[in-house]
Amino acid sequence: MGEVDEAFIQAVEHRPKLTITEAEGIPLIDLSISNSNSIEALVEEIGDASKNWGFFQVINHGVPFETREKLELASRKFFAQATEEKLKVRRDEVNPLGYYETELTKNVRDWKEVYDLAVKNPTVIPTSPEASDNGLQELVNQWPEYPSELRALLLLVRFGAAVKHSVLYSIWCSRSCEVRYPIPAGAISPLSGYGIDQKGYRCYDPIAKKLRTSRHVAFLEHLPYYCLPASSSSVSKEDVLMSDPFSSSASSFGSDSPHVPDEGIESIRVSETVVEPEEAQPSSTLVQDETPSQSGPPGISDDVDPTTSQVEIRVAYEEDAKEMEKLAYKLLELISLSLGLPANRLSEFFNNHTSISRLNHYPTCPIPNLALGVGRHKDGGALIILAQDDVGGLQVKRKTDGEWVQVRPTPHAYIVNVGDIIQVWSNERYESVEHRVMVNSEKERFSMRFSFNPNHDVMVEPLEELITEQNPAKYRAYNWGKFFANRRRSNFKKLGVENIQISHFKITEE
Ligand SMILES: O=C(O)CCC(=O)C(=O)O
Ligand SMILES: [Fe+2]
Repeated sequence: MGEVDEAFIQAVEHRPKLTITEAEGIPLIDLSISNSNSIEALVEEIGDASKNWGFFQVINHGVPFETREKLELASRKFFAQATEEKLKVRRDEVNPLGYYETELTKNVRDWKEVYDLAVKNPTVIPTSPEASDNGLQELVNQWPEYPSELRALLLLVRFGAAVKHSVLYSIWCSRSCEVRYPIPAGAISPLSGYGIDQKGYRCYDPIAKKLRTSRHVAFLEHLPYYCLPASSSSVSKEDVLMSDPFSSSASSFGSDSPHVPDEGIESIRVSETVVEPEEAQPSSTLVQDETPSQSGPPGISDDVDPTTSQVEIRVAYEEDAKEMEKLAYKLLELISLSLGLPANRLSEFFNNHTSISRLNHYPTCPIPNLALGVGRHKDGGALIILAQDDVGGLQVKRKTDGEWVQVRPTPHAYIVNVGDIIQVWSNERYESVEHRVMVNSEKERFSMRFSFNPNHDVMVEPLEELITEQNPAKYRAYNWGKFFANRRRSNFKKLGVENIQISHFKITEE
């Protein structure tokens, strides 16, 4: 076992089998409505899957693939950072959002690191799980900061030092990163150039020693931009021009009217993603002629750069969260209909929802037979939507026989599961099913989980329409915000007891 901390070791009965028995997978549901796929048929499929599995995958869900891909790339970059950078946004007792690498599930440590973000920023939840405490707290997302070196650079730039190239760092952008390394001595401007005869900005990456053309560039608004004539193949320091690519004179490239630095260095604009790396041989001059960049899907196959940017992850996240929210409402309506309720029956619980997204990274593990990426658990929210990469590892406990079944990755699909809240609302017509994540020794894995959670003040209880004399309420009402605050808190203070569970509110039969 070498130097692996024993906190990761699962009890014998919970260790995963490394040979996975191929089994019938969870249902794959096409969300598109057509002549051959009526809404009634779809609702029935959703109902059956929720009842029999508690899990299903969806395709034709309406979320643009680029949105998900951008966030996945930003997530890879986030986790590829030095630990010291990630720890700067680590969650703590006050703010449970952010980076965390020592999570426990059922008191055993998970082989993973996570980055939690609230969909609504800020998100309001109770300050404490104590019933007597009426205090509320705002959860605020923690975004990666600019590295301090870059901050120093930005200040320098503001004070007009930008053209003293030898002291500069690059604001480099093919993957909208700020490069944190000193420019090699003698290299002339690493700053981005803007070409009118091609789509995109030209940026010199001093690490890869490549000139890149990209439209995926983070611009620091209110700062001067230094541009290079598009036609030149060799440019001297004096040719570097100051220009604002967003100003109306941007097309008249080479405008020498300087953009006056303004206050505020935090505000950033990101353009469309089109990445087209180009080889170049930088030496004492910057610009090599480039072939025009082509439109196309952003590539995520490039090596992940160990830098990340506040801008990139934030923009990618916020775009993705909007799409996830739309999909979550759609699924909620389908679930509502499948329970025989009006489509909007559950929406009122979500007008100020407390949904949380989690970016997961499961590094390769030397003891995949003894540890788990996430130990067996049920999800506490209402509906959970998960994007997994192509590595695989999620296992669902099959209701029919309790066997762990692998959820095989389906490109572009989302995995959906019914959480505890839907189990309670549906008075157990649907069940929140146990699942876990296996890790492996060869490939790291990434996933992104969106947990659709109601407003903090919602009292969760079986819906009255679903209660009858023969089928009385199986749960007492509980306050979602308090439940949530309890879960969040107990992640920090493990007292050797289990997290709060809906079973604590179960009405036991006499
Ligand atoms: O990464 C996965 O596949 C699932 C993670 C999960 O179940 C969770 O974070 O609750
Ligand atoms: Fe889960």
